[in-house]
Amino acid sequence: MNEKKVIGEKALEYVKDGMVVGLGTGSTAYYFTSKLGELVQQGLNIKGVPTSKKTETLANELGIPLVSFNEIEKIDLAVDGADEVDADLNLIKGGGGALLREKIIAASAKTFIVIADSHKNVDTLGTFPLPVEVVPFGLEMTIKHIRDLGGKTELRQQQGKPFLTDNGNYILDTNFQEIKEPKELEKKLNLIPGVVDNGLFVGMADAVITIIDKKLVTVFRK
Ligand SMILES: O=C(CO)[C@H](O)[C@H](O)COP(=O)(O)O
Repeated sequence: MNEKKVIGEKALEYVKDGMVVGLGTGSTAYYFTSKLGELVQQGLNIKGVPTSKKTETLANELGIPLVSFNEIEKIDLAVDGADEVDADLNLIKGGGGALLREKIIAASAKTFIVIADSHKNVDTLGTFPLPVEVVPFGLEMTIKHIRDLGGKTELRQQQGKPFLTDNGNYILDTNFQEIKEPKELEKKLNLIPGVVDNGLFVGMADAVITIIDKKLVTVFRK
């Protein structure tokens, strides 16, 4: 079974005519957006808000009408992938480097649905290195502050150069081992000058569509 495709397409059930829809980034979100494009061609009337330049390009190719985030008052539904999901539906995101726009859009959505294949389900967050978006200025000092919190940082690279986010920032992939208190860590990281945001999404997901014991399930936040 192509889990990402099955899960991504399942999320289409939440899309209704007239909605403004946040379009996630990554290989699972790709299937959601692709199917959404098909439905738009068949007459579905929605507007998309992409979480990255990559998704914006995809949406344009598929003919999905986009709206500027600054011109709308609300997003009805956001659908996005995740790198890790715990039992409380807390997430690590940002494997694709789009965590900042993803978090802004998820936080503005009335409903935030996560689409995550079975490999993403964990007891405790932290095996996947936490992406932390930082401004290039003062990088070494920012790294020092993050290390003081117990994180081992690695500057994400692309083709031999630091990876640049859509916002012109760097990503520090940061290993904290087990993240027992994700909300605390999310806050502490974001208090460091130089940190723009981090990939912990705590208490944000309304539901996660995933595969458990080979069955497609939708788990709602308690
Ligand atoms: O947070 C993300 C991008 O910044 C993605 O949603 C996350 O990395 C999951 O990606 P995929 O669906 O390809 O496994």
